[in-house]
This record gives sequence, structure tokens and C-alpha cells, in this order.
Amino acid sequence: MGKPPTLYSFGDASELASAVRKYVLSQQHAALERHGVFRVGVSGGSLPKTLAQALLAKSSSDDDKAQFSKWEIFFCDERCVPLNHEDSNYKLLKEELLDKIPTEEFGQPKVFPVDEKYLDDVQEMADQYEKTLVSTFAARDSVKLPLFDLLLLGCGPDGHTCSLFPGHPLLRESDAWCLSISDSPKPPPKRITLSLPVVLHASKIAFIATGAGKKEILKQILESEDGRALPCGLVNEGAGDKVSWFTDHAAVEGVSFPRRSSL
Ligand SMILES: O=C1O[C@H](COP(=O)(O)O)[C@@H](O)[C@H](O)[C@H]1O
Repeated sequence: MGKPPTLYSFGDASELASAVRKYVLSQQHAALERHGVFRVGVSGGSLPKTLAQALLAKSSSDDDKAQFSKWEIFFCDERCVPLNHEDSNYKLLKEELLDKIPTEEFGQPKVFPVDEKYLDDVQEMADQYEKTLVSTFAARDSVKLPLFDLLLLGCGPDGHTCSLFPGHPLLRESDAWCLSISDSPKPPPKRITLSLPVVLHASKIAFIATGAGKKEILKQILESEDGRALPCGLVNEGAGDKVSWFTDHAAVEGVSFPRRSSL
């Protein structure tokens, strides 16, 4: 590993949410300065809830709020199910965050869900999502990889992130931006996911992991040789100090990796 990631840990959900807010808004600010748009990849699982708590909080100044009208939101992974299905990451984000944005105050983000037309063909769904990325991030032949301003990732109890699972051959994919998986060990089995090279190329990467259920895997990822080979560990290894981990104390109990309690 080059420079190590930064590990933040907070006592409760509201402290964690305000730190995530501060971090995301500082990445928003940097992206808007760079190119006038904030391109974000979001995950499903437990993340959208924390994200909503972070971003929907009232603020007193214009400088300190999410300028959603300048956001382009993509999915780090998605399940191959209808967009209104219980397992859909889009549905989760919509219910937790998108539907709750007071758009007259914050504006409306541009959201890029998967195309339901391809539910019967998961490879085609991945190819089409890659085309969506191509048309947003410039032609495939002119940029080697899409450059997300920020990827917001989860960490499963097995160390998976996006729909990149431990030991899965998809971890070795070096060309495609967007991959399909038909044998996900966590249901549902059919999904699409950003590839590891795309994840590693992002300007910034933030993991959000909370609760005692994550403490064993975080210890492994942050402290053991084996953990470095897990998908989350590979992100730490490959992206180094572009990576920040936002956790609560329960998730890092017993973890000796140095941690910070403020940004
Ligand atoms: O299946 C998935 O799981 C991961 C981790 O979820 P969590 O509930 O343990 O935080 C999530 O990041 C991914 O987007 C999702 O499809």
C-alpha cells in the first residue's frame, strides 16, 4: 500500500452523519470548482440512510448545503430487479433520500438508474450502464476510465463492496467499466457492478460502515494480510489515501488501526 486510508470513528449516528456531511460537501465544493458538476456513485445496503441523515440536515448558509441540481448520481452496483422491487438499490436511495429532498430549496439531482428493459439479460444491462457512463464521462476511446468525483461505498460483513465479492473472478477484470454477476453469494444473484479499476480511479472514495456486525471484518481488512485481499482491502491497497472510512465506535471496537474523531 502507498499512503494508508484515513479511518474516522464517531460515538453515535448523528456525529457520524455530520462528519459525512462535511466530507461530502467538501468533495462537492472541489468538484464544482473543477468542472461545475458533482459526479457521485452511491451504493445500496445501509449507506443511503446515513447519507440522507447527512445531507438533508438543515443548514444556515448556502455554502453548507448539497447543491443537488449540480449532482449526477450513478449506482456503484445494482441488482437485476425492477426499479420498484424491494431489492433495488435505486428504490432504496429513492425512498431514503431522493423523495425527501426539498427540491425548491436544494434543486433536483440528475439520477442514472439502470434500464429495466434489460432485466432478462444481466450482461446487456451492464453493457448498457457502461454506455451511460461513456456518454457522461466522454467517449470510451478518449478516456481510459471514468473519473467519479466521489464514490460512496458500503462494506459487507464478508468484505465485499459494490457487487465485488471475495475471491470472485470479477476482481481480476481490467478492461470493462461495468460488469455483470450472475452468481452473487448475497441474494439476489444477478447484479451489475462498477469494476475495481473504475473504483480505484475515482478522485475520492468513502466507505461508510456502522454497527458491531462490522467489527470482525473491519479488523481483518485494516489489520491482517488476508484482509488486504478482500474487495474492501483491495480498494485500500489500490487507492491508498484517496480512501476514507466513516465508522461508528461499535464497528471499530478492538481495531487498533489509528483513527480520528474529526475531519
Ligand atoms: O449487496 C450490497 O451490499 C453492500 C453492503 O451493504 P451493507 O448493508 O452491509 O452496508 C452494498 O454496499 C451494496 O451496494 C449492496 O448491493
